[in-house]
Formats: sequence, structure tokens, C-alpha cells
Amino acid sequence: MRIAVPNKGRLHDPSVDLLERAGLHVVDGADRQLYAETVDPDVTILYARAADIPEYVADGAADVGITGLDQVREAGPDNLTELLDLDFGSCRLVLAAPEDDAVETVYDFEGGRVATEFPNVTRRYFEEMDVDVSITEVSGATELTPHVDIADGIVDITSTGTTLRMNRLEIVDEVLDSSVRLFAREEVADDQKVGQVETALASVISAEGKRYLMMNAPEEALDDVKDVLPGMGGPTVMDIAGSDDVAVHAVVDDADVFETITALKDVGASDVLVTEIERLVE
Ligand SMILES: Nc1ncnc2c1ncn2[C@@H]1O[C@H](COP(=O)(O)OP(=O)(O)OP(=O)(O)O)[C@@H](O)[C@H]1O
Ligand SMILES: O=P(O)(O)OC[C@H]1O[C@H](OP(=O)(O)OP(=O)(O)O)[C@H](O)[C@@H]1O
Ligand SMILES: [Mg+2]
Repeated sequence: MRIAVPNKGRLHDPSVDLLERAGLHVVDGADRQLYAETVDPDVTILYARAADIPEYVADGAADVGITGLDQVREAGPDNLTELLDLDFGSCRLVLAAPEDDAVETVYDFEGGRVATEFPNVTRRYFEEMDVDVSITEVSGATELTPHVDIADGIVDITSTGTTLRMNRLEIVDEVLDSSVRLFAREEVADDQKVGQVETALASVISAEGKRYLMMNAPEEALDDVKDVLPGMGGPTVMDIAGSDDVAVHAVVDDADVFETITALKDVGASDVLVTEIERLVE
């Protein structure tokens, strides 16, 4: 089974890091290599440009891929299925125009010119809006085009908004909400190996922002302890040999840990341990 992973750029490191945390360690990942083996002899990594990955998976060069939803929509193959939202590379494709122009809505673009690195997504968006524009494909620095009279507006990626602001552009409409996805060719989506990879990556994502709490508590305080522990089903309760206390283990949202510990101490818990969770297979 082959996984296509961005070979460089901003998606490379977080993608490789996710595979590592999922236990799919790369065993011969020398730089600039096209392929890498993993600890699983049946799983190979294929490094490719983020924009090429949807086609590679669609054509069978790889079976599953990791890249932005924007790239999947732009490439547009109809034989892909999304398996997971990997929760990084979050950005928006937006329609933007110079701040000092009178443009307020997408309808103000009727008969106008739009520059973008995403001509297919852009064409479909304007068709849906029933607005007639001419689209110019550029391969970067899209934000510059309205200022050199190549376009009246752009469809481009934004996340912090800094680049738009620096180029005195303002958002007119949102075209697509994107983040990095794991997707597969439909015909292999139910294969056992694909399922294993999906489960492994999902387990890393499920563990993100979660902590494992372990504590001791007097048996009579158990109901109060359970009341205090938020989220994720009931805690695990174990007898401690030779003691009236019980050991309680629970998974808690990181954001709730501070408050929860205070509340646990108040109801009589002691020796509270907080640890990170690497993976959580649900
Ligand atoms: N500013 C951003 N914030 C968050 N995600 C982004 C941003 N820019 C791009 N992305 C996501 O990363 C993907 C890859 O971006 P891009 O193809 O521009 O690669 P890059 O990291 O800039 O490297 P290069 O352009 O050199 O290949 C985009 O398709 C998008 O999903
Ligand atoms: O809203 P912001 O946080 O400013 O991010 C938006 C910018 O990020 C991306 O460019 P990138 O930095 O990847 O450079 P590139 O054009 O070389 O791909 C994108 O093409 C925008 O220009
Ligand atoms: Mg980029």
C-alpha cells in the first residue's frame, strides 16, 4: 500500500510527524528520495507535490494521500473518497479585491477578471454564483495581480490574513474552507491495510488535546470523583491491594485539567498524575 505525502512546503513536516506519531515510522527516509519504506513492510511512502497528490491517488500511483482539501477540489478526480480530516493546514480560499475598489459582493465581478492558482475551483464557484468572469491562472504571488492590472480580484488562500492586508486586499466572499485530509481511491477505501492506516492516524487525532489522569481516592468518595470527571464515558476504577483507596483512571480534555484537579482534590482524591496520551483508538 502506498501513501502519497507532500514532499516539501508547509504540509511536509506535519504530515511526516503525524505518520511517525501514528507508529508508521519511516525506515529509510534519506532526503530527496521519492519513496520511503516504513516499519510496516506493506506500507510505502511516496513523496509528491501537494498539488499532484490527488491525481497520483486517482491514477493508482498511490492508494491513499495526504493533502489539502483545496488541492483535492482543484484536481477534481471523481474516484476519491475522504477518510479523515487531519486537523492541520487549515485555511480558506477566498475571493478578494483591492480595499479601495467599490467591489462589495461577488456580483460586482460580472464581466470582470479574476487571477488564481485554483482555476477549476474558481470557475465552479462563479458558475454556481451565476457570475460571468474571465479567469487567469497564475502560479504564485496572486495577491500582486490586482495592483498590476492583470485582474480585478483574486481567489487565493488565506489563514492569518496577513498577506491580504499587506497587499491592501479585502475578502469579498469565502469560496472554500480547507484543511488537510486523508483520502483514498474509492476502489481501495475498504481494504484492510487502508483501514489500518486510517485507524492509526485517527488515533493520533483523537488523542490531541487530551490528557490521562490517574489518582487514588477513598472508595466512599468514588461517586463524587465520578461527578467531577468530565467527558469520555466512565472512569476506570481499580482496587489497590491492601488499601481502602481505589485507583481511578480517566481521559480528560486538556482544557479541563486545571479545574478538574482542583475539584478532585476537594472531593478527596490524592496522588493525581497527569500524562500525555500518544494515541487513542476509539
Ligand atoms: N497560509 C496558509 N495557511 C494554512 N494552510 C496553507 C496556507 N497556504 C497553503 N496552505 C495549505 O498548504 C497546501 C500547500 O501549499 P503550497 O502548495 O503553497 O505549498 P507550500 O507549502 O507553499 O510549498 P510550495 O508552494 O513551495 O510547494 C495548500 O494547498 C493549502 O492546503
Ligand atoms: O493569510 P496568510 O497567513 O498571510 O497566508 C496566506 C498566504 O500563504 C500562502 O502562501 P505561502 O506562504 O505558502 O507562499 P507561496 O506563495 O510561496 O506558496 C498563500 O498562497 C497566501 O499567499
Ligand atoms: Mg504556499
